[in-house]
Amino acid sequence: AIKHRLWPEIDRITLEQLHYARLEVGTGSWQLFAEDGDMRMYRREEEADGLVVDPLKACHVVKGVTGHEVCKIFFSPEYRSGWEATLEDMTVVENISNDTLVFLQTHKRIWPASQRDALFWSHIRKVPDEQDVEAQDLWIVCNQSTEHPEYPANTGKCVRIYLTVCLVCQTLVNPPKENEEINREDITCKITYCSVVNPGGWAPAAVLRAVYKREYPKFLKRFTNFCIDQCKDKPIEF
Ligand SMILES: O=S(=O)(CCO)c1ccc(-c2ccc(C3CCCC3)c([C@@H]3C[C@@H]3c3ccccn3)c2)cc1
Repeated sequence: AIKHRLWPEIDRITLEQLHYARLEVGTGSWQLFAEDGDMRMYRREEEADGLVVDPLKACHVVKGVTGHEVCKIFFSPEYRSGWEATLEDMTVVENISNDTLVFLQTHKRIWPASQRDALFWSHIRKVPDEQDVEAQDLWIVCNQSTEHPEYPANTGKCVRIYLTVCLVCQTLVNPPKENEEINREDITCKITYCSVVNPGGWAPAAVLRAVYKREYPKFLKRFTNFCIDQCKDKPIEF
């Protein structure tokens, strides 16, 4: 198949983000800022030309769903309005392939910051886990801001944000008894969510950090609950 002009970038950034997600939080100056059950949220306080661009890393363990199911829900446009509470509008502006889309999203205005939009490619991929042969394969979704001639930044009401996001999922199977088939009680999904969001235009550091502190835990909790709900009555998809 012919590869898209973005393919080298998509491949490079997806693999870079996979490596970054798999680094233990022990390394580097990660600061735990939220905990909820098995969910741990870490951030690093970083600024780029006076703008808060705090990298975020969230680790979560969710029972009853596979990494493939979680990544598919995160990647697919048809589910997004069900879990992305801050979404105001979403368009797929380019269908690069069945595993790569380009999205234009406008997010609800979070007072007092002005409204934001994001234009990004999104790529889903299964990655053989060469380190741990027992474990199932890993699944990753990588979202990376990109340009598009028809959707220039900051021409309308929205300030364009710049994001790099990855969701890396590993499925763990608790082997059932002899010749019993695997059911959802036997599966667990280890989730790592990483994001770096440059808010684009200026927003007060204290305001942004308060938004991040409030919104990210809500977002991951809502997303994972949505996945459990979506999958519970369906056959397991490994
Ligand atoms: O994981 S994704 O790719 C899922 C696809 O939708 C994604 C996640 C988060 C964002 C996002 C966009 C704007 C803003 C802010 C910046 C200034 C004012 C609004 C934020 C801030 C961090 C807070 C936030 C965090 C989580 C959810 C919503 N809000 C986040 C975009 C995409």
